[in-house]
Amino acid sequence: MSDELKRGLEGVVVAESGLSFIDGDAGKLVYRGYAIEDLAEHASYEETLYLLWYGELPTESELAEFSDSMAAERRLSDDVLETVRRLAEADEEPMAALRTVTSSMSAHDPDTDADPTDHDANIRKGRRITAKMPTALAAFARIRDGDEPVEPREDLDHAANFLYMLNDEEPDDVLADVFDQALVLHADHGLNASTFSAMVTASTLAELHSSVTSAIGTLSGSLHGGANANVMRMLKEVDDANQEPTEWVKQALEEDRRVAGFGHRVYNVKDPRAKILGERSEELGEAAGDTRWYEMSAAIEAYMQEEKGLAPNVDFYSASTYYQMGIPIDVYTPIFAISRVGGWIAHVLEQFEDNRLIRPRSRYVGEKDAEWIPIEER
Ligand SMILES: CC(=O)SCCNC(=O)CCNC(=O)[C@H](O)C(C)(C)COP(=O)(O)OP(=O)(O)OC[C@H]1O[C@@H](n2cnc3c(N)ncnc32)[C@H](O)[C@@H]1OP(=O)(O)O
Ligand SMILES: O=C([O-])CC(=O)C(=O)O
Repeated sequence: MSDELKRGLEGVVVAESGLSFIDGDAGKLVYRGYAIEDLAEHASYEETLYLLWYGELPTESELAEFSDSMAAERRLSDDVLETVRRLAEADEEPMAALRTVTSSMSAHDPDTDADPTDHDANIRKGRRITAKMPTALAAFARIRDGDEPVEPREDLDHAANFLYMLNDEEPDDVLADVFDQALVLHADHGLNASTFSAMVTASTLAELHSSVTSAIGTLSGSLHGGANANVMRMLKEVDDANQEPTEWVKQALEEDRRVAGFGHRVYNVKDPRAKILGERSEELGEAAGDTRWYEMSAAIEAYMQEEKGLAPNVDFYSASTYYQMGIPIDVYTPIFAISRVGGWIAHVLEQFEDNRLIRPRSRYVGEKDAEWIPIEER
């Protein structure tokens, strides 16, 4: 057995997957063979989920049936809504609230007692979890602002319904399309940390809600999904101080701080999702007659490339895109979660096709022959 240390498991291959392929040097991402650019332009989030979960693009009738079955699961039980209310009233942090609420959904899921590896039961549970998380998130965001939650509508698609529940107003086509694209872009990304977390949990034969709960916790950190909110906090700070964005970044680098939204474990070039979201951010700015958020972002991108050779990741331009859509900053990472849940579930389904307990080792560097010291002598 080799004792070679791979810190952060960098470059270690631990599974075979047919879900997403990343070429980190070419800046290429595909889901089940389809380029992310094509999916962003042509596929809805529901269609993308179908592709990930069932392995192929749906026909028109398959997509309609799948979308309807998701829409029918959007409503929360009274108990779950009560949990959302309590967490909002306690001013819980949104990712923590989403984690707790999603975990609590298992109490009301008719399939929680099924064998944890039962594929059909996992698809049904996956559909419920994916359909209900946006409802819980929108309700949480409204209640903490003193507003009443808005009931989901079955006649809207997944993306438009979320914006409707968040704002109590049907989004226009532009906003609904941009949001749907953002959901498609965030749906899967190989063995990123939160997906790996879901897989580790599933590998013990834990029930699906546990895998998703583990993954939400993992996504919340600032090195992973939490970076999107930090990007916007940085842009706001620069704007409030009327500072040159590059000055802010220069100072951060001098102080050895990380600049949120830059760098990636797999991409050595610009993340293809950041390219698409950058375009959306610019278009939203142009439509509003205020391109300041996009321009600040573009200036930081050029500076980071020049100074550090680091390119933006998906979290960089999602920030200004969501900001210009009027979405509260601390809801950005939970939005990542309501999309990525589709990928987490797809990887758990795949894991169960050929499961083996995931259990790496550490190299022990502590003492091995310590002599016991009675407590009164320590
Ligand atoms: C959806 C996602 O999860 S995408 C990632 C979202 N996270 C962020 O945007 C947070 C900022 N980025 C980072 O912290 C990192 O780039 C990570 C965590 C994404 C990847 O980290 P790793 O692959 O472990 O790279 P590592 O942390 O070893 O960094 C390599 C070098 O680049 C530097 N670096 C990497 N990212 C950044 C950054 N954003 N700002 C400043 N320096 C950075 C590191 O300081 C390090 O430099 P050094 O070798 O001189 O010490
Ligand atoms: O792949 C990663 O490590 C992080 C990432 O971009 C994602 O999860 O979308």
